[in-house]
Amino acid sequence: MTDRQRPARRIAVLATGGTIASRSTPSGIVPTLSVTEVISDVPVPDEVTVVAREIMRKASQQLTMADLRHIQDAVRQMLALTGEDAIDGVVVTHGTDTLEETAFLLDLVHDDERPVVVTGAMRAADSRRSDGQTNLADAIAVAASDQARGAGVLVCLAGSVLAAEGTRKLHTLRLDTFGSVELPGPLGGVTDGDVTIPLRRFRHPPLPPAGEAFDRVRVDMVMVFPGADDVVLRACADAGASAVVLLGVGNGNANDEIVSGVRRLTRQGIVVAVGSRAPFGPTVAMYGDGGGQDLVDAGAVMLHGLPPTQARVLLALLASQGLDPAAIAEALRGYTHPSPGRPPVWQ
Ligand SMILES: NC(=O)C[C@H](N)C(=O)O
Repeated sequence: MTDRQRPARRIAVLATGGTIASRSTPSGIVPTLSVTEVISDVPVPDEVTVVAREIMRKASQQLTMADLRHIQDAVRQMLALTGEDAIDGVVVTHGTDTLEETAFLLDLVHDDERPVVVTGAMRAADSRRSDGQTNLADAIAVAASDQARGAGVLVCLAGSVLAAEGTRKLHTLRLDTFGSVELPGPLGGVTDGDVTIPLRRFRHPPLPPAGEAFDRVRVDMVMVFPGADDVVLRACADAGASAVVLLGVGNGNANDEIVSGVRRLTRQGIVVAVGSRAPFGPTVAMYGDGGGQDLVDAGAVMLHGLPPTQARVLLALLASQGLDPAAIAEALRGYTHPSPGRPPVWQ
């Protein structure tokens, strides 16, 4: 089909900052570009009208949970427009450092067939080989594509189209920094404006959107290392954490002192989820002697393949909606893989 034959599309571009909106300054790379500057010179197909809004102008390392909720609200407000203002798809431009968290929150609550595509850049806009314009043009093409309908929230960078769930930033500098930690990887790709999305990921029923309580709920992350003790776990409990994501060693292992600390937390009603320091592969209740089996016996939940950063967002959303610890743990198990009764990830 030629561009002329394609139906007209209104795509909202919501800018939040990040390197895609940044220039080099004497104090380092910082977001300085307005949304108009971010979209200027981005090639847009004839049938696409872009509606641009600036939600915030922040480096993603500065984002708070309240910011994530504001981005969620902005996307939902755009999708709620009707009549002549109605939108066919949304693109969110975002810093890449914490893009996986925002994209996953958007995906968890997305209750619409229309695509939401999150993109960013690894090189500043004033870099000679900046990737921002290509990534944004690709993301707009994906948001305008029928192939993206019903696919939930997608991440589009360096020509890859990935499901938000399971996607992680895997490299600190490479342009193709994002990868899916589940096989077979991306759902599809974009080449010179042509979108191909042959795969679909299993989608969970949408959760209620984050409300104000999400801004304040505390979910901590704690890493295991040789000689790790329970000091940080105690501090999490003292600070009022609702949940803790433990980054275990290997396939989700710890040591005796951490296991005791986890048992203390779960007995206090703090949900403990176990991911890994390793980027790929599931966490499993395989080892005793301070390992994953002991952590599960102490009341922890294995994340299997769900990235720890994304598990943290899910736990915050569930805790902010007033679920008790047992209900939070049960809901979390529905997102881990494999879990009883859950359909295969890929369809
Ligand atoms: N490439 C980037 O966007 C990294 C930047 N620090 C950010 O996340 O805002």
